[in-house]
Amino acid sequence: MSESVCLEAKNISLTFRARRGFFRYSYHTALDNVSFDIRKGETVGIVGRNGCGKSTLLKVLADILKPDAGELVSHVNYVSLQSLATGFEKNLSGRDNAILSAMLLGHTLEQATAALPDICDFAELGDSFDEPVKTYSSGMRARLGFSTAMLMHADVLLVDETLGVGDSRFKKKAEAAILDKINSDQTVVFVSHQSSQVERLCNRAVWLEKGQVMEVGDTKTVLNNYQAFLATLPNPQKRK
Ligand SMILES: Nc1ncnc2c1ncn2[C@@H]1O[C@H](COP(=O)(O)OP(=O)(O)OP(=O)(O)O)[C@@H](O)[C@H]1O
Repeated sequence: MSESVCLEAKNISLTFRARRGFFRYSYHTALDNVSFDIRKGETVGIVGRNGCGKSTLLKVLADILKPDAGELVSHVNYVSLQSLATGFEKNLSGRDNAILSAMLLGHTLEQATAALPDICDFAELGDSFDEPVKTYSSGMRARLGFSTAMLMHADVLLVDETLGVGDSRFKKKAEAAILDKINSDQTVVFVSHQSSQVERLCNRAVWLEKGQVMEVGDTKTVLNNYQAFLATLPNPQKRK
């Protein structure tokens, strides 16, 4: 292994099972023998059509989903998924949820508590920070989720299309914060449907199709091949 590798996905496969009635299930293989690594300091873009497995892959990299086969080898302590408002305890306040999220990421209570003023400030929650999350609008939840993941230290930051978070003013602020991270030595894995964004921000790209890795490599080459593939599809609907 190279010194600079943070995460290694080794032959990862994952199949979802969904109930379709009494004793009837359907199976969907979301990831099929996926292998690649993430190196320290780089920004890796994950591209592919709707339903190809991008979000599932981020959840596996975050250790939220366990693969059925293969393994995730982590050489770092903190891998943070920039998720929007998922997993909040609705009866707890924004403050307590921020502490909980930070501790679930592996931070200590002291580290979480120290970051609270910045989280509240960035999320622009004001006094609502001490109100139960069940009283929040979806935008407030998104801002809390974004700010907590953004302001706690992460060795690898996994970003799932979050540049679309909140209203247009907060979106600009969120994008600027992510760009700051990307331009620092932060390691970032970034899922986006916008090829121009991936081309602008990423050093390398991973192209997924039907849960399989089609190509891993230099962003421009991978995006060119992905675009060429999309152009071969007959139905424009299938190109997304
Ligand atoms: N919890 C689940 N149970 C059953 N199937 C699931 C579940 N989560 C995802 N899937 C299926 O797995 C496949 C991959 O989903 P995933 O969300 O990873 O795709 P994606 O590439 O992120 O899609 P999009 O670009 O539309 O966001 C899809 O076919 C989806 O329907």
